[in-house]
Amino acid sequence: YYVVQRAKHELAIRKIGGVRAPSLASNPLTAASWFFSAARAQIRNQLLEHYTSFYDVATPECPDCVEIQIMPRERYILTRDPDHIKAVLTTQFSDFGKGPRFHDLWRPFLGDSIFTTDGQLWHDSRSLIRPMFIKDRISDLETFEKGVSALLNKLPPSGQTVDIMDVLYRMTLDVTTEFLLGASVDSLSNPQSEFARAFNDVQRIQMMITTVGPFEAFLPRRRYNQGIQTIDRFMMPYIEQALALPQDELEKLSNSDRHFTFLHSIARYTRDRRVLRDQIVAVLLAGRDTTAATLSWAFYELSRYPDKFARLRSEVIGAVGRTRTPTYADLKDMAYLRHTLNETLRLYPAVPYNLRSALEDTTLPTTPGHPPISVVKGDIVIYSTLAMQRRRDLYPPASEKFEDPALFSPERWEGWTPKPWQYVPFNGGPRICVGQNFAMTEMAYCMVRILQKYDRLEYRGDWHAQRHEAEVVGKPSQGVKIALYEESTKVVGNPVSLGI
Ligand code: HEM
Repeated sequence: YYVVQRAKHELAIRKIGGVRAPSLASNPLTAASWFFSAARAQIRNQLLEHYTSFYDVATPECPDCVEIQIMPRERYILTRDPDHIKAVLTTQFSDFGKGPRFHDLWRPFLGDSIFTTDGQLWHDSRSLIRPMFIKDRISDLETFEKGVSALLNKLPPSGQTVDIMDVLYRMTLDVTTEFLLGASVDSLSNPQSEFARAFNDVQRIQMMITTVGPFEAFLPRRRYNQGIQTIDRFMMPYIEQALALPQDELEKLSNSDRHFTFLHSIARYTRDRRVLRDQIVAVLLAGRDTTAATLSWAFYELSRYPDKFARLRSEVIGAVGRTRTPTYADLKDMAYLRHTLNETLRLYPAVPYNLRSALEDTTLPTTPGHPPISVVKGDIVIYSTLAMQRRRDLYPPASEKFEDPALFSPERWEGWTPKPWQYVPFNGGPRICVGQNFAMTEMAYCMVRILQKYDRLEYRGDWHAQRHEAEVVGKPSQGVKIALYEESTKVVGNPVSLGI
């Protein structure tokens, strides 16, 4: 059976007219050892180094793409090539999708939502969701103010250590639930919130289910199922409330900014409880950890560079002073703040590894003059924006104007624009992050409010222990322990410089 299936797959590769990518493993035995070493690297938070080392076997014709064949019809193509990312996300969009396997694995958690579907189902979800992300909705900053002021109240007195990552994760959960349902889970005040714990548990187990691939059936599901029940129990009363409103009431609400939520917005178009629940959980998943992790990395990097922190603060104070709440226009006008967030997302794109399944037989390009890589329907393409954005060869040589690309330097954005598809933290093409503007506004708002209050930052963690922990979202493995100083208090100690 194995030999026949393998021969069929081989034939399909030839029929497409291309070649295989350089091979990391070509049978179940070598592939198993590869899986084992990847799992070990992930547990040790060394996945980026491991992923980058794969390309040691690459060839000059195909320098940034390799493959692993596990079973005859189970092939993974791994890439950090911007042309491949472009092909998968836009130029050959219809050839690739989340695929049936991803859909089935994630269905208990995210149902048939925007995240798990392709084709018409995905398109319908996107149309349903998009109206809530137009500028007019996002420029209402009240929800962000509520979340950030609760966060500021939770920070300890000036100079005391806090894990800012922990409070940022709680704040973004509160802000996102407020935006979606009109009611915050209030995890800043109640860190042991049952919902927050269930949501974290389900995400962690879901990631494990996805990572272990063919062995997922052996994972226990009790905690996972219980977590999903807790999430649904929390959500259903809000959904029932929205459904109890007559259509004209919903339309009336949509014209007033206050009290109109994402749930109201989608309840105007569907009365299906399951659809409402699935889309809300999907957007919560997409919007919560991504912004919290990016803000955490931003504070981590700023704590290493007091001069950059001071420059950012002086931009903030110059624009809005020490107390005034910023407007949407204020946030858009702060260039150094934008460069700081761009630079953070360059070094730490929030979704570091992603995948697409081939929905048709297709190809991926190699260097000009060489045959393309054949991709057979069902093959999985794993692409890493993290590994791609860390490739030195995609940047200009380091100079006085352009800092070494391995280092954090918002200044580089003053005279440099990345080439298309070489910087895609929000992906691109038809499935580009629908919450990009929401995310940039929320993160900018949060940074401004914190920097208005504090004028110095000191890292209190262990520089050497900090690593990039890659689950669905990449976050600092050790949290981000810092001390924030209000004006007029003194700093102790000196930050150390160390690259990750
Ligand atoms: C730093 C912040 C964020 C980053 C870096 C980010 C990045 C991404 C990426 C890479 C994708 C593509 C995933 C895929 O197709 O496999 C995505 C999709 C998505 N994001 Fe974001 N995201 C961020 C924040 C947000 C926020 C705040 C929201 C909503 C409140 C959001 C909502 C979504 C949704 C709904 C999708 C699915 C789009 C689709 O499939 O059509 N994201 N995001």
